[in-house]
Amino acid sequence: MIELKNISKTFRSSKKKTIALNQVSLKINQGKIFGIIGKSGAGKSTLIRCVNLLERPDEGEVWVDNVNLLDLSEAKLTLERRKIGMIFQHFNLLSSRTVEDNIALPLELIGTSKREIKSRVDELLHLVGIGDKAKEYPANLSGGQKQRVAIARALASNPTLLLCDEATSALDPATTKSILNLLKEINQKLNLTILLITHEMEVINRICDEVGVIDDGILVEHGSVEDVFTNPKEDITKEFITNSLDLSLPTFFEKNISASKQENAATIYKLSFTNLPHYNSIIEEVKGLFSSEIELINSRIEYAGSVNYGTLFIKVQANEQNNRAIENHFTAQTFNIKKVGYVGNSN
Ligand SMILES: Nc1ncnc2c1ncn2[C@@H]1O[C@H](COP(=O)(O)OP(=O)(O)OP(=O)(O)O)[C@@H](O)[C@H]1O
Repeated sequence: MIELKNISKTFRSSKKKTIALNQVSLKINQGKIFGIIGKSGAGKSTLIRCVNLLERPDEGEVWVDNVNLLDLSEAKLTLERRKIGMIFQHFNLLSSRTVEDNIALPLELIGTSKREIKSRVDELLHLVGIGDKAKEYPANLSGGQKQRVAIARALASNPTLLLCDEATSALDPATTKSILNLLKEINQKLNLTILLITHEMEVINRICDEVGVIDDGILVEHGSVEDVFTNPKEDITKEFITNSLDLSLPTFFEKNISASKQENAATIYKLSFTNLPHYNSIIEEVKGLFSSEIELINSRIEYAGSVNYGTLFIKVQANEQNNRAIENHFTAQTFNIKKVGYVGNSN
């Protein structure tokens, strides 16, 4: 089990002081995948680096399998760190070593015999699905293959915890999916605990059991992925959820939209929601109530476990009074509604 207790970290230079982490506490049970999401500069890297003490917190405790790493001597810390593997956004492979020699490196450093290294490396190459790449150099591999090598290297010393620092941020969507699938597979096969940091809700949704949202060095919200999607408490969490849908206004409307209302213009709204199984019937109800012309112009609905969340653009042909009533009605039904602009009646 991993437990962080009241971790704080401040960076100081002659000119300024940055509080990167402020009293962060979290617990991760063995075999779980915990994702930390936050914007750029929120403190994600500092937090994950505090878990293996690449960064030493100013305050707090870092418990890994019932040992507070901050209490250990350098020699003991080196031993405990073998239980913690880490992978990075840019893979950090040694370009002068072949794939098999990259994977072998941590085992060479702890004096494992050549025979043992050979058999462990073969096992790892197959586990991560690159059995045919043993003799290649990193320069001849795709990004996804490089990350597989990095995962194999991180697993070489049989860690109980894997730290993933934006591990899929440099990969295209299809490769991201395959690396996330691999992480999930390894998590299940080896009962490996995974702590990852990301700025993409899709990563959280796809493989995490639990999520923590970090903002300005503070862990503002955490819980099971399903609970947080069902009932996001913080605006930043709602923003991550709806932005993850990456839905934009169709080009035709984007070109014709204006910020000021001309006579008879229709209003374009962006609606978003989480956990509304009957979102469709709510829209139908609003149409009926206001006898307005409400046209759905783009939508995307996804699921986190059994919880749906979505973003929709609608075009409403109504007078100002009815527009306001429609806005109020959607808000009362827990939609988030934002006016995007106006388009002429002919559009
Ligand atoms: N070594 C350092 N010296 C000074 N300030 C630092 C240092 N490392 C991080 N910071 C500052 O601490 C804050 C948190 O940084 P951190 O890298 O943890 O954020 P992040 O969420 O990982 O951001 P990103 O997604 O952009 O990598 C930022 O304001 C950053 O500028």
